[in-house]
Amino acid sequence: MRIDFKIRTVEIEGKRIKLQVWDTAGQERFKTITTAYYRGAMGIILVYDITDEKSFENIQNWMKSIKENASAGVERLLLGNKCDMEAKRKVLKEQADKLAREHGIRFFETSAKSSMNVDEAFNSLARDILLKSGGRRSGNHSKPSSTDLKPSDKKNTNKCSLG
Ligand SMILES: Nc1nc2c(ncn2[C@@H]2O[C@H](COP(=O)(O)OP(=O)(O)OP(=O)(O)O)[C@@H](O)[C@H]2O)c(=O)[nH]1
Repeated sequence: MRIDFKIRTVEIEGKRIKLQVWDTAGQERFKTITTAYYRGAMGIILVYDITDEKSFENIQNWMKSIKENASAGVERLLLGNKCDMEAKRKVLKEQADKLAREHGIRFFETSAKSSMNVDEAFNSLARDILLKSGGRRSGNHSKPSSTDLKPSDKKNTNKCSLG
């Protein structure tokens, strides 16, 4: 198992924001280590593989684990990756949509291969984190921009164009 650490920059409302991204393993046997990494995180991206039903089922376990271990109010985002592999799809978009709705979180289908929706996903999570922290810091006048952010454009939220 490896744990990658990367910096990703997103631009929101003309402001550049650096995200510190930790890529941890999803396998059950590494759960203790992974949990130590996401404790204290502001956002968590849960990724399954649309061609692998098990990976989707595993999301339920992670949801539970996050509820038990993550900081209260942590932003979560569900991603169905490998959407470039439509022919091998095992997990319907509707299934994931339903799960995301049940947990009150956003959902995108992405492709790390074609970069489809990858920027959108990071952008959306960063916005949600900012919106939340902006709300909490309502008395802090030095950060007016975070309270001015609007939710991301819903029109593209669930699209994974395959053309
Ligand atoms: N077609 C396609 N292949 C992908 C995509 N994303 C990842 N892969 C491939 O899937 C395989 C696994 O990718 P990893 O990034 O190692 O997956 P992981 O779940 O992070 O693996 P661990 O960190 O070991 O748990 C690699 O061969 C990738 O090239 C995608 O969007 N489309």
